[in-house]
Amino acid sequence: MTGISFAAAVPMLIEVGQRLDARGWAPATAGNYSARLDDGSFAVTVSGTHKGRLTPDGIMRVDAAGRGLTPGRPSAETALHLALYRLFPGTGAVLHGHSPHAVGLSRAAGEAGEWVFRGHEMLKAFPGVVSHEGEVRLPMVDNSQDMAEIEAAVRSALVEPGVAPAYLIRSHGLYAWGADLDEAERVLEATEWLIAAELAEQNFREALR
Ligand SMILES: CSCCC(=O)C(=O)COP(=O)(O)O
Ligand SMILES: [Zn+2]
Repeated sequence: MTGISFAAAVPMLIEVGQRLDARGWAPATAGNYSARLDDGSFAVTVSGTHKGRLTPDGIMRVDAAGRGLTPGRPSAETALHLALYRLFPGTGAVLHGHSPHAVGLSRAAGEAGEWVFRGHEMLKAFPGVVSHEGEVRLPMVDNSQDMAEIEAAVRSALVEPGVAPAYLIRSHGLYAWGADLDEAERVLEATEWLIAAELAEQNFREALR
């Protein structure tokens, strides 16, 4: 069993929240974060907290079924985090943000089931990608207040070849994960950068038309 101690996870999750909030990806109380712990449980943010202003009380432990092991109400999206740990046992951390760019793309793309990034050097920020010559697919799924519905709708897309360790919930936000918090943050940041770059490209094309 890999993972970090709860004592180590708490300051790391607080700091990641401050960084993501500074980027505008954690407005109001949006977003949630988790990390796999060394005893088989998970650290997760408490529901309704401002993720840019987390204190140790804003992070709690849950078991693999999402039951609280320390005081607090776990994130309303805890089930989505736990589903990713189950599906990808090498996952050590999951981050969820609500950036305007990611949500804007998810709405502009209509009912599309994915967005495909092609030809960007930034693709190499994703684990295992060694060249810009190729594509990385970002699954997109409809939002729901039923986490089981979201999870069931996205699960098969996540295990297809060439898919990013990330997915977009329409009109809601972006999930990204990695072997540890650093990798999850890199995946989130790279995905946000790719979305912003493609929006900039589209704006330039229209301006130059
Ligand atoms: C204003 S954010 C609405 C809920 C949400 O999508 C989110 O990411 C935060 O929920 P949590 O229960 O983790 O605080
Ligand atoms: Zn959310």
